[in-house]
Amino acid sequence: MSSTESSDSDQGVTGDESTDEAASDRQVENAVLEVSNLHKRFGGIVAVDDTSFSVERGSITGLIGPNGAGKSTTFNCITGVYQPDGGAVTFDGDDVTGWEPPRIANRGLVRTFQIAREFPEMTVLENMMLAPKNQLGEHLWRSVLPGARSGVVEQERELRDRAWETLEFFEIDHLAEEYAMNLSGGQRKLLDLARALQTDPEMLMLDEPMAGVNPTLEEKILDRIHALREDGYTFLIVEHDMDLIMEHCEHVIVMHQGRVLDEGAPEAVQSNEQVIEAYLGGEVE
Ligand SMILES: Nc1ncnc2c1ncn2[C@@H]1O[C@H](COP(=O)(O)OP(=O)(O)OP(=O)(O)O)[C@@H](O)[C@H]1O
Repeated sequence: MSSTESSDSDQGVTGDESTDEAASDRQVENAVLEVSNLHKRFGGIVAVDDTSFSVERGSITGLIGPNGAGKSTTFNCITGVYQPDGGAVTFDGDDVTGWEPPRIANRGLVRTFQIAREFPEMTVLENMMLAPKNQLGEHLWRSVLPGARSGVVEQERELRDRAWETLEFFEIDHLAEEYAMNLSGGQRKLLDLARALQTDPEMLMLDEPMAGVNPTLEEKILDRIHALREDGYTFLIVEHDMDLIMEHCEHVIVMHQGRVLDEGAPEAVQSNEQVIEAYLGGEVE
């Protein structure tokens, strides 16, 4: 089956051009994230080559591809870690191309990392308390001006309540007073997700959320992702475990050599010969 056929079976890809052109022509009525002609090179290496795709609001979308396909670079360009050399990223109607990572996170597009980035020498609860945006924080003037600290105290109480609620949601509240460095790999991933949620995101981009996670915790993480999706959150997930992506994502984007090779429903993408070849290391015609 050609890539065009597989894409057509999903959502309205038109024309007989395969790969990038077909992928970028996909019409997504309710896109929350739009990546248009994204380009990023490192010296002579073109890591992301004129890549375009959209992520539908409220979906769980998977981004897959063999090693070196350009997935992480794409993630980094979207979230402001790298400045793209060309193209545009639109999030929820705003052109966020080139924004600094904190600004993008404040806008509601939050990512987690392949290796969780919690503060190891702080407790789980302290890590949670640091995550939210727009905190009033402690300032010397707040302690001398009458009533100035009351807002801080009130906000701190709200943050703490919210942190507990989120820890309960991820079933790691029993670890609240544990130092983050003592958590298992899977528990760290849960904390990472919990921290991301503390920032009030609209969309979460997860970089290999299941790497190093045991099957029991994997099930819990997936269960929480689906529950959050039911609540209206959007997910874009990079994951090496193809079976997992195919089972849990409704839309899958496949990158190869910096480009979108195919995208569509999991069943269609899975049976695309070009995708199979790319994974087996063959040249894609
Ligand atoms: N900081 C960098 N400097 C130079 N080259 C880079 C850099 N980051 C990525 N690359 C190159 O860009 C290409 C795409 O890499 P990228 O990490 O985005 O792929 P990936 O699909 O995430 O791969 P993997 O699944 O192995 O993590 C590769 O050829 C890689 O060597």
